[in-house]
Amino acid sequence: MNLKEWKPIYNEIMDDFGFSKENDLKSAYLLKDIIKNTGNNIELYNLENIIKNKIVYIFGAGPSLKKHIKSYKNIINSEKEKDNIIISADGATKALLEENIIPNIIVSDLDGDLTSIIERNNNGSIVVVHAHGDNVEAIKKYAPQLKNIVGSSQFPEEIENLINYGGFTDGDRCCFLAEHFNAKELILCGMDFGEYTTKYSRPNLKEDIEKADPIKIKKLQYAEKLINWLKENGNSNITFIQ
Ligand SMILES: Nc1ncnc2c1ncn2[C@@H]1O[C@H](COP(=O)(O)OP(=O)(O)OP(=O)(O)O)[C@@H](O)[C@H]1O
Ligand SMILES: Nc1nc2c(c(=O)[nH]1)N=C(CO)CN2
Ligand SMILES: [Mg+2]
Repeated sequence: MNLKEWKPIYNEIMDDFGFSKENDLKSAYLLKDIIKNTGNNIELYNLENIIKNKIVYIFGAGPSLKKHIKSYKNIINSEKEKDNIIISADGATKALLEENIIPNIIVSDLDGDLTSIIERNNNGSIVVVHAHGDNVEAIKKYAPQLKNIVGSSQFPEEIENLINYGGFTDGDRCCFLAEHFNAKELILCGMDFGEYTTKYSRPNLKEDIEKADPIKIKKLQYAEKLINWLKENGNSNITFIQ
């Protein structure tokens, strides 16, 4: 999705949630400056090399996540040629690591389980760090500590060193990223949307799966809508794992 297509969708989302566009821009500039000062970003051709022509498994943090990790393992064990990669959306990273599955790329606005993300980053996973108006403190604290990052913004303007291929939540932004770099196929796992979420998405839940709060439910509605947009308007073949 280009910025011209993203802008009206972005405006609708920001108005709907009452989020501040000004704060989004501030956060984006903060991340841009951190990248400039630390030089901890990687060139985008690295993402292209990882994603292009690959089968991309994208893991979200919905109630089916653990079941879908099992399905993924079965598929991988029965395949001879492994031309697939994994992109995990934020909180899903922890669940993957629990099952010894290593994401190649993590897409995060740094409100997931930071221990898992930092550990994986130290061991080679690229982190696409997303700046928005409500994660300024997390950007300040964690972005300088990470290496091999790609900066990301939702503000609908070109900003040096930051990508914006459309998308809102970490999960749907994984899909826009894979589409942008010409993945062969996208296979979605743990992407239930709906009204229930998991402790991987919300670490303070008492149960493994609970009814999501109204804001989360609305975020998930946009995530689903955006993925449907991609199905209709993108080039990628998008399916859900069984
Ligand atoms: N039922 C679900 N519960 C949680 N995540 C889901 C669900 N279905 C799909 N997902 C996708 O998995 C991703 C998991 O990311 P996570 O919830 O950790 O971060 P997030 O996008 O930053 O959300 P939030 O801003 O609510 O913390 C979501 O962004 C969403 O796109
Ligand atoms: N300003 C703002 N932007 C967001 C937010 C949020 O809470 N505030 N949450 C998102 C979901 O991952 C994505 N973008
Ligand atoms: Mg997040």
